[in-house]
Amino acid sequence: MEAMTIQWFPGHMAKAKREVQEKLKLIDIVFELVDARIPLSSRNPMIDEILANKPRIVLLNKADMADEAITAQWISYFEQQALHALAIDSQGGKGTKQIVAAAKNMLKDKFAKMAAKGIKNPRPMRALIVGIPNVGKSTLINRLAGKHIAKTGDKPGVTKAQQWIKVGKEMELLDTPGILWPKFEEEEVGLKLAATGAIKDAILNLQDVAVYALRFLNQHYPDRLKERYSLQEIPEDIVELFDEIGKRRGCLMAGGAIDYDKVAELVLRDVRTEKLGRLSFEKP
Ligand SMILES: Nc1nc2c(ncn2[C@@H]2O[C@H](COP(=O)(O)OP(=O)(O)OP(=O)(O)O)[C@@H](O)[C@H]2O)c(=O)[nH]1
Repeated sequence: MEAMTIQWFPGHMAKAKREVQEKLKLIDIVFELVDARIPLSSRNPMIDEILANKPRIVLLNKADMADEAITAQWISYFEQQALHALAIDSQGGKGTKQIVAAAKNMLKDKFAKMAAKGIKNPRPMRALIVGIPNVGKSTLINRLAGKHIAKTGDKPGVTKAQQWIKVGKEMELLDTPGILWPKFEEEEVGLKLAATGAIKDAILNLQDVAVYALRFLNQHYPDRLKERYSLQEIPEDIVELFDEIGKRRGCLMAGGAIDYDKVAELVLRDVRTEKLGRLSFEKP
């Protein structure tokens, strides 16, 4: 929904962790949602500890906005760490159909054991989506629920009312995802979260984020930068680059001086709306 508005104090983090761990008791499998453009920066730093040994699939969401070749590298990266990973676009739906099948495959031993014990009609698999704010948890829940957003009602014996959403016949999803905090320690992580729109513009200085984005583009996608802003050459000096973009796009203050905040806004809007193409800000 709205980019990161939650204030993460130690008490809130402990509470978020506790809430996710409570939910873990109810489910068979976790879908860890990350942003395909920044798969590491958009992960919760304590995720392994929080999820412990719960079966898990990493879902690289917003893959429609990420560089496809780099996303493929990330899938291998996670697989090497014995984590099954899928690239998905929750908004458009691409890749989301594979989720149930992947979960079923991961849980086949558990359900085979249940069948061996004589349970004829095994219950549906139960799943939980977790991820940092704005990563697409609600969008994925709606996507998986499809038209059948029929809730299955409370389960007896569960203290807090938990609603389950049916995903076909074989899976049920907790309707409230687990919201976890992002990494705060490294400045670059914050800049990446801001550049992709995961955290509110008010939190970091807009010009700092735009400087980061422009330097990144200059280094990794210089041709797109030139093309988008009709630049013959990319000035080495970042202020000059702001000036060039500002002049070409009419980001001027009264009197004609360059309006750097406007340039920053324009660049970030372009980055976040794919005007500069599909961008991956991290490589494995
Ligand atoms: N392009 C693209 N946009 C997506 C995708 N998934 C979600 N979005 C967009 O990302 C934004 C955040 O999505 P939400 O589903 O609200 O994210 P959330 O994780 O539930 O957010 P919180 O409620 O803050 O925890 C929305 O503008 C979505 O439309 C995706 O796969 N591709």
